[in-house]
Amino acid sequence: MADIRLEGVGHSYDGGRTWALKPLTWTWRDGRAYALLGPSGCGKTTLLNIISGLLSPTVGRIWFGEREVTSVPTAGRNIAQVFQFPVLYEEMSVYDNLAFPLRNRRYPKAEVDQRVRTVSRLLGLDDQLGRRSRRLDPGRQQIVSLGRGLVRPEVAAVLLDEPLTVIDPALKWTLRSKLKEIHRDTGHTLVYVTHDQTEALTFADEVVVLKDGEIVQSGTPAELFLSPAHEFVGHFIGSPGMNVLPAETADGLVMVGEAVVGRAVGELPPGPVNVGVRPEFVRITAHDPPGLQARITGVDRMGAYHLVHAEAGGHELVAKVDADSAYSPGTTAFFHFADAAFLFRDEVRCGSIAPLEGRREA
Ligand SMILES: Nc1ncnc2c1ncn2[C@@H]1O[C@H](COP(=O)(O)OP(=O)(O)OP(=O)(O)O)[C@@H](O)[C@H]1O
Repeated sequence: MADIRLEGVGHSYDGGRTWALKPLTWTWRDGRAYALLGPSGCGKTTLLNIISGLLSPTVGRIWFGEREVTSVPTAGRNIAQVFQFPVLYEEMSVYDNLAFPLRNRRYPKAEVDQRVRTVSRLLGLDDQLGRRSRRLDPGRQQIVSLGRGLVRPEVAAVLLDEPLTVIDPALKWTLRSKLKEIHRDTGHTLVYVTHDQTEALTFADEVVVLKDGEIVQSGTPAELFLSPAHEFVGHFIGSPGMNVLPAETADGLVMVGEAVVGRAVGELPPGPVNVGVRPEFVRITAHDPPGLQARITGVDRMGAYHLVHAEAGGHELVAKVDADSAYSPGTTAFFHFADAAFLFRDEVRCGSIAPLEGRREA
């Protein structure tokens, strides 16, 4: 197959007043498993429907390899799409539903049978093949829809729009790993839309984060966690999300209120910035500044770790610490941000924070 390239593609549903998808240039690389992650209304479905041809973009051009498909209808794009709710022929058997996309394209009978049985085995449908689809519960029907999307070996891409919404939570995990297995087997390009970070991070080679119709960052799950390029990525990925504290930079130092929390790394003119640091990278000491002095407001004991909540200068922050640590609400402590702490201006990352070598006081 081939890469799918979007060139200045954008969409407005109201004649250009607002953009559901702001014009963007982006390549979906052949054979990769992508998660398209973002909150409700950020433009995920719009983007997916533009790739499949269900929606014609207001601006821009779409290429499948060297072939421009901007005005090619869905049927001519060779895309498989799986929606949030089951789409199947209710009067047909499960076997016939799975076979339909192959028979429709005149695959030889033996290959139809072999593909149907492979997909059915992977999705746990073997004992359902003879049943009429109408008789299945909605979760099973959705698994059949998933199978219909995955059964064809030669597709430009498989697009999945929140396909596990109606599936029982206990089954979701199994199905996600089956999807990965099928992906390895077929080498399809997969684009999997979700607003659930766990789903995105466990499924994808690459996660593309969409916000207000714009891609704000893409990368491996580890990159998004360790190196957020946008405040939104820091909030949306991770549990709890990244701490964000207003700060100033002056003379190469980063100040949160009166406290110097580190050295600014990056070409930063003085002025307001936000410090972003994940709870996992906040260290707490009882004394020994530099660090931000904060009052501990609560401790959540989560079993494997504790979440220490604190307040400094009217701002809340959280640290994720070992379960054997003992911090008490009402006491004060120093919170340090020297590891994996970043600076953001206008929500976009503009620098990072380094430790103050040799400096002992705030
Ligand atoms: N047919 C339509 N007509 C007008 N506006 C629309 C239409 N479809 C979507 N929108 C608007 O475009 C924006 C993006 O919607 P879209 O469905 O692409 O987002 P999404 O991220 O898929 O959301 P969800 O997760 O809720 O499905 C939203 O503001 C939505 O209200």
